[in-house]
Amino acid sequence: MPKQTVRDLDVKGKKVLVRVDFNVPQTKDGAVADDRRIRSALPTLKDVLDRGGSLILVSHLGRPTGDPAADAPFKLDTVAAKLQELIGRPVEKADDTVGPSAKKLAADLKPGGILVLENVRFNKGEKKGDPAFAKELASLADAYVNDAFGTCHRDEASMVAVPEQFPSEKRAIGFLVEKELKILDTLLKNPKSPYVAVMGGAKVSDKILVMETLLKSVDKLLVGGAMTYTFLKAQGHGIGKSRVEADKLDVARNLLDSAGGKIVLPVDHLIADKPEAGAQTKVVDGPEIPDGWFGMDIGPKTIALYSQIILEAGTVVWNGPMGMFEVEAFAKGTKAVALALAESPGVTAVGGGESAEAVEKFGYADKVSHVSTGGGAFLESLEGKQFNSLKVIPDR
Ligand SMILES: Nc1ncnc2c1ncn2[C@@H]1O[C@H](COP(=O)(O)OP(=O)(O)OP(=O)(O)O)[C@@H](O)[C@H]1O
Ligand SMILES: O=C(O)[C@H](O)COP(=O)(O)O
Repeated sequence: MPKQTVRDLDVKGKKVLVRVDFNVPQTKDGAVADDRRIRSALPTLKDVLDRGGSLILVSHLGRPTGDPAADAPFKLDTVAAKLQELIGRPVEKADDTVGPSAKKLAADLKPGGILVLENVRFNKGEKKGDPAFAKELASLADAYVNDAFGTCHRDEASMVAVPEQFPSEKRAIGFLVEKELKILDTLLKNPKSPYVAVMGGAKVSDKILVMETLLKSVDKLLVGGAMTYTFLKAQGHGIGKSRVEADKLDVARNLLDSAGGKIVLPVDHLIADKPEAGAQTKVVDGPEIPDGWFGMDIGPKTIALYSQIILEAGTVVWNGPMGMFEVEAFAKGTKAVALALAESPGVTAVGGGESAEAVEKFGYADKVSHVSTGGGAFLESLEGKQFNSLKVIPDR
């Protein structure tokens, strides 16, 4: 059932509390390193403003510990400044979330105004889902919108207890969440075959559940990245010094056994004498990594094989890089998979922080059907989980 969206809300002259996910990567000096999550929220924000409403924006940034000195880099000032630049209107920033600064600025907010509250995780009540904290936060606004797809798998106050404070006709999802749910619906319920999943990244352990679930619906699951070596070791092959999860060999074996031949492992590898730039590299055919060497990327034959499968797919979902793509010498596989998705005529979705970053970095973000703003939220959605943050938003 489609959810009530921001377009169903009467926002004229109203203060709309929008929960956004502005948990963006930062540079060492605290600047916004990647503004994709902020840009992705703009359609919802502009809609409220264009229809005569004002915005009270709530987000977390990082995982604050409660120590004010250590948490200072998680203040939302640079994020608010970036939003002001992107939206082209003045943005005010409160020094707290529900304290005197937030209350005064929220009370004075005029139609067309934008207020960013301080990092919601600076409040103990947020993680605990505390109803008293939620009540205070909700009291600042007239309506609630969840446009924080990346946080939808969390039961924190601003995601669940806050919307519960509003009458059901005043709760909605934003356009970003609507778009993310639509593509997930296609992936989960209506994928055009052949349906291909591409799984990479560091750990099998992060992806077990999603792989188990995907194996029920995909035709092929292509494996890359460091997790390859856990699978190869589980099959009894030598993996040299490659990154491996030695305690997940049984899990990997069980996945291979239950996959009915759907799991495809790399047929060759780019290996290196050290896992860093400037390393000596070579390509090895077959599943054995020589002693003392590190498997760093899929090899050219695997690139050709995976690209072919992706180009012939009706639907592709990709999570996790094919190698240590941050180092240029180990980026070929990830780049080739990104290109294949961009050129595939099917529905192509990329989820997960690192793979999304790779698609952006290589310039293919506009050529795939969807780049999710979710990491954990995207994976858990693919696992078929139903989130409380969405259960509290009524169907239309
Ligand atoms: N062969 C390899 N050896 C060592 N590290 C690798 C290898 N392949 C990939 N990696 C590393 O794995 C990391 C990405 O793994 P991760 O599981 O976090 O990916 P992701 O699921 O796309 O990202 P996220 O968890 O942020 O959504 C990258 O930093 C990459 O360098
Ligand atoms: O980046 C994310 O996945 C979301 O913003 C959620 O952040 P969290 O993992 O710290 O809850």
